[in-house]
Amino acid sequence: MSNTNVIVAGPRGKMGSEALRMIEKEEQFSLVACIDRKNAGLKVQDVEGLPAFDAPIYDDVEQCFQDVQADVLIDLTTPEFGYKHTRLALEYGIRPVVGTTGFTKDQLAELEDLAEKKELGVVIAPNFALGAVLMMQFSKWAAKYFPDVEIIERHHDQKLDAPSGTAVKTAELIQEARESKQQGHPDEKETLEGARGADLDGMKIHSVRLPGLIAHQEVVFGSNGQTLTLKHDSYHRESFMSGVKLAVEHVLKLDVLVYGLENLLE
Ligand SMILES: NC(=O)C1=CN([C@@H]2O[C@H](COP(=O)(O)OP(=O)(O)OC[C@H]3O[C@@H](n4cnc5c(N)ncnc54)[C@H](OP(=O)(O)O)[C@@H]3O)[C@@H](O)[C@H]2O)C=CC1
Ligand SMILES: O=C(O)C1=N[C@H](C(=O)O)C[C@H](O)C1
Repeated sequence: MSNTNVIVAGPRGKMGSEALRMIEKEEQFSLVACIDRKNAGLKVQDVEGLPAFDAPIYDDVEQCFQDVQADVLIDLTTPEFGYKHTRLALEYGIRPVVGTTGFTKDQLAELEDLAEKKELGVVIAPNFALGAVLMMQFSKWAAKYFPDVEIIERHHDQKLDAPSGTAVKTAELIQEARESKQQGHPDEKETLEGARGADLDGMKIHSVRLPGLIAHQEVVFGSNGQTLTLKHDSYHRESFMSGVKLAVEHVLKLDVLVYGLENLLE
């Protein structure tokens, strides 16, 4: 099995630290550096709570990409910095695997163009958990028969973006399967702003943020006399790691941007 050199951006984060543990278990992956806004100049092993990697930590992203021989960047940071890291990685010939959510449509389109120009693979996955990917696919299928649908996503209260990347992706997939439609009463009025949630092509998306939660979503379809609910729960961030691993393996063979893990599943 050939070796893949990986950089992780956001190693102290909830997802980044889980990704380091995954890399530690996978002998075909080598951690060659981390990008962190703290601890520059230290080794990963010197940071409390992180696994015993000898890899250096950089806060200067370009310096990192110049110094280190890397195949893949795994980005698990914030929408603002994740976008910058992804662009720069492509400029330096490194293939990005991006779990960071909250990129705009324009940013995704720009990254798609850049990947094509550079002939480099990129995987951007709003959700790396296989169960969530299936929930999204089943939702697309169900929307063909149940076009009235609302999405309720629930996350921990440290999450920066709302709605979640998964909820947006779910709505976009449903959009592909049903005719555009306005839901609810045509004359409905919110007496408290936001009561009906966000709107994507007539679909309402409700975002719950509470301590104790990790990542959960319900897609509720309604029809005459019945509802259908598709539900997925991530109870531990380990649930995302087989998807991250799959993305790192596949991105090496790609020369375009792929948005969504479903595109990598057989
Ligand atoms: N695709 C998927 O399956 C999943 C995606 N996510 C997404 O992944 C991202 C990270 O989530 P999560 O781990 O929960 O968030 P955390 O806040 O726990 O981690 C983010 C990390 O990024 C660091 N960071 C912020 N800015 C920079 C920067 N400029 N350079 C380097 N590091 C930086 C933060 O550092 P500091 O501590 O100093 O702020 C923090 O350690 C989010 O966008 C989230 O939505 C989450 C779960 C699953
Ligand atoms: O921030 C999180 O935690 C998660 N973010 C992703 C999203 O926005 O959909 C994936 C998962 O829901 C966890």
